[in-house]
Amino acid sequence: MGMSSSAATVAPDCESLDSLVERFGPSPALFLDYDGTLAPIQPRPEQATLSEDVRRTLQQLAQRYPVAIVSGRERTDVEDLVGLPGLIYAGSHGLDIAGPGVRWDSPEAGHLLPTLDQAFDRLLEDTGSASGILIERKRYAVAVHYRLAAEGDKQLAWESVERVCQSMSGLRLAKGKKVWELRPDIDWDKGRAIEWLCAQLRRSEPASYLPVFIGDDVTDEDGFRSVAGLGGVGVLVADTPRPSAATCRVPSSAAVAGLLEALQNRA
Ligand SMILES: O=P(O)(O)OC[C@H]1O[C@H](O[C@H]2O[C@H](CO)[C@@H](O)[C@H](O)[C@H]2O)[C@H](O)[C@@H](O)[C@@H]1O
Repeated sequence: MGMSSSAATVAPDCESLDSLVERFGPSPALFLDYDGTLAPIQPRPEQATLSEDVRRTLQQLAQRYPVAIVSGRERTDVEDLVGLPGLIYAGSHGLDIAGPGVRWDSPEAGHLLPTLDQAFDRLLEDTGSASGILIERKRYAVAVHYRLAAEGDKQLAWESVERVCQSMSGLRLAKGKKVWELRPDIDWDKGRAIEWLCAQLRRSEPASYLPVFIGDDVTDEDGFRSVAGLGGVGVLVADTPRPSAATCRVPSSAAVAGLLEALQNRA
C-alpha cells in the first residue's frame, strides 16, 4: 500500500497578501485545490459550495492567466461546483483532466475501473451497518469519509478499508481530511498533473508562466514539490504551522479568497 509522504520543514507564514502576490511574478499559472482551499471544509462533500465572490474572482483571473482546478474530487463534480467554463479541471488527483485545448484520461487508471467497482461494492457491503460513514465513488477512486462517524463505526470502516486494499491488487491507500481513499496504484498524482499541464501550456503559449499551487491537504504536498521543482510558488492553507514542501502558509480559505482578489486587483 503506497502513501503520500510529506516534507520535513515547517512552511513559514506568508507575509502580507500583497507581497505574496508580487512573488507570483507578471505571469502566474494558477493551480488551485478545491476543498479546504477555494471552499471551506464542510461536514458532507456536497455542502462544500463555492461563494459567488470567489467564483467571480476566478472568472476574472481566468481572463488574464491560465487557471486550473486540481482536485481529488471526480472531475465532473468539481466542474459543477465551480461552474465556470474556460477553466482547466483536473479531477481524481489529476488522473482525469479536461479544459480548453487539453485532455488527459489516464489509460492505466482506466484499466482499473472494474477493480474500483469491486472495491466500492465490498466497502458498501462491509460498512452497511456503520452510521456516519459516507462512501463516495469517483471515476478513479473510492473515498470512505468518516467525519460524521463515532469511534466504533470509524474503526469498523478502517478495518474494511485495510482488508479491501490488501486483498485487491492495483489499488493503494491514501489519507486525506477525515477520509481514506483507494486509488489506482500508479505513478501519477497532483504534482505529475501540474507538470503535465505546465508542459502543455509551454507548447501552446509563447509566454513563460510561473506555476503557483495553493492547497491544504496531505495529497497537495505532491503539488508543492512539483511547483518548487519548476521554480514556482506553493501556498499551504492551514490554521497552524506544519511541515510542508510549500513556500509559505496562509491560515484559511478566506485568506485564499483575499489572495486571489489581491492578484486580480493588482495593476
Ligand atoms: O483535492 P480536494 O479538492 O481538496 O479534494 C479532497 C477531497 O475533498 C472532499 O472531501 C473533503 O471535503 C469535504 C467537504 O468539505 C469534507 O466533508 C471531507 O471530510 C473532506 O475529506 C471530497 O469529498 C473528496 O472526494 C476529495 O478527495
